[in-house]
Amino acid sequence: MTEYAPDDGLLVIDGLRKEFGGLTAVEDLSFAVEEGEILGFIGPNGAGKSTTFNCVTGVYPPTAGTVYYDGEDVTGEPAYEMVKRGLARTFQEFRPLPDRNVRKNVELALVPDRVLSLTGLRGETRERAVEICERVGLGDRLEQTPDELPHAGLLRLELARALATDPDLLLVDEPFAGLSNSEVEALSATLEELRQDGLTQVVVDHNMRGLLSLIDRAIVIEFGAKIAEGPPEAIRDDERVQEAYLGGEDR
Ligand SMILES: Nc1ncnc2c1ncn2[C@@H]1O[C@H](COP(=O)(O)OP(=O)(O)OP(=O)(O)O)[C@@H](O)[C@H]1O
Repeated sequence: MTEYAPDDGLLVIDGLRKEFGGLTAVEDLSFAVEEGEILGFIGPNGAGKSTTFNCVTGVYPPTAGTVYYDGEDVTGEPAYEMVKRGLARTFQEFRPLPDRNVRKNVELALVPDRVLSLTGLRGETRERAVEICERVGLGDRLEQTPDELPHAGLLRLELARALATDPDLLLVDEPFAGLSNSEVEALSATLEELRQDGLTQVVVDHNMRGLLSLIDRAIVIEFGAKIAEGPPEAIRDDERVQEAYLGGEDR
């Protein structure tokens, strides 16, 4: 059943279904990401969050359903096409190049055809990498190698790498895992600044720690289906959400 029109949001997911053999990981999931918002995409472990975004970012073709980006049907488009269209994501398990410094790691993530066509302008590539590092709070760590960064710094480097593709929409995967409360606050402030600069964001997480003060709205899924959608306070008080997390003391 069609619930959304192609231009109901920057990203629109309509009737998405993904099966792996006999297992249905995502079932008839529909939602829209509005331009300029920070949307929380929340669900317990195994709820289907990664599968949803793997279907959106071109890792897997969906079994059924439609994905629209910027008004166009992009269902099943490969990952590099989605990046070209302006969709980027961070990965929880990322591996920066260990023998390159922070600036170089970001330089190497800059859109390749742009870098190649600007070989005469290497200074510009460097400048752009430095600018991105500054945006994510790594301006004073440009010459450090990844192993010299604290965990929170590595997360910021992953954010910088994703920003290097110049996205309009960024999917941020569990950004607060392993961070202290003050680091969560500092990273939230960075994400909020990026939003002020026009970057729409979907923050994916299995718990709500740190999210409620950052997000405008949340979608909560369980067993591959949407169980709640709304502003953070309503989500927190929603009975189905509380049931889904029953016993989950990490809410
Ligand atoms: N490539 C795959 N092949 C088979 N089953 C898969 C595959 N990827 C995910 N699944 C299954 O699909 C379901 C949803 O998993 P998914 O990783 O999307 O959940 P999640 O919400 O991202 O969980 P987490 O918070 O633990 O990352 C799970 O039952 C998982 O075992």
